[in-house]
Amino acid sequence: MKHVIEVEGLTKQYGETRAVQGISFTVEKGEIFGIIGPNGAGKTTTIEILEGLRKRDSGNVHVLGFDPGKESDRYQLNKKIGVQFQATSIQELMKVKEALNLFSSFYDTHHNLMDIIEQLHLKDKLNSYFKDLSGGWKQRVTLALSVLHQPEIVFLDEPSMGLDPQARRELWEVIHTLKEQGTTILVTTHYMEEAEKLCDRIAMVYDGRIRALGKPNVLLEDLATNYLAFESFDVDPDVLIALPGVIHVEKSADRVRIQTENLQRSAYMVLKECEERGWKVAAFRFERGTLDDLFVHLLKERSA
Ligand SMILES: Nc1ncnc2c1ncn2[C@@H]1O[C@H](COP(=O)(O)OP(=O)(O)OP(=O)(O)O)[C@@H](O)[C@H]1O
Repeated sequence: MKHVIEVEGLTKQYGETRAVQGISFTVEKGEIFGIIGPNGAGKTTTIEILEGLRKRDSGNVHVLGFDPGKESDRYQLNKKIGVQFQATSIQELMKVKEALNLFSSFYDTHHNLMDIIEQLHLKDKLNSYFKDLSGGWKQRVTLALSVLHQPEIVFLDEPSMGLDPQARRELWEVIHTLKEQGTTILVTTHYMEEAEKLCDRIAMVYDGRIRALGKPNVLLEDLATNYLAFESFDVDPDVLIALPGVIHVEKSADRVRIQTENLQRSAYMVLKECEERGWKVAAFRFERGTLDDLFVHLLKERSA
């Protein structure tokens, strides 16, 4: 089976709110696939329909060939997928090793418990109480609990929410380790940087619809957003926006970022203008567009 997840024309409405409005995508075995978008975009609704936790209104959904909307399929499916629980659903007064043993006892296959402890570097935390762990370690433990039965697909809903940058990076490493072992990962996030660094492919969702779908670097190349960035308290954005090829100028405090059609030409023109006007400029550089930029661009196109 090449596509381990197939979603076609998925919809879900809560009263008047059309949370998911005809989403279609497929996920291949061994991929890290990201559903990204801002709060309220429809990410949790989509992932929970795939997990069999919410009912869809219409559309076709297959996960490992099973329909999560069918009760008869869900029993089989639950053995093959891993769902990361919210940290709040674990008893605070439980030790890490107790939680691992308890959750292991739910499954027939728990022979890889020591491997998981090793991979997720949990050995030194086994005797810690869950309540005493930092956010990063709590996420690591909940991730360990979701993979105890060696699932083929792991679903992670906003796994790095609230983590500091270091803990987030460590979590990405753990997720990559799972991928290297052949696990497929479906992850939701509203951190664009996370999507770019972590995911093989992404679906950018807004208002219950997919606005862009593909490999992050390909989406960014297609957008061809180029930026000049530098530091200056002096520049007047109204002057720079009038220069040929300049599309957009952002300035906050001393940070200036200019979107342009032609980097080299605009760099020359901007520096010339600054020189002539006596504006001081520091840390001048070229920047590639980010997924944040792509997102802003898509929203602008939509409202145009
Ligand atoms: N159980 C529910 N009842 C009513 N409306 C809901 C329910 N769940 C979600 N919604 C609404 O559906 C829309 C999509 O919500 P959803 O939680 O799927 O988005 P999300 O992208 O995961 O956002 P967040 O990151 O804030 O959870 C939102 O407008 C939300 O308010």
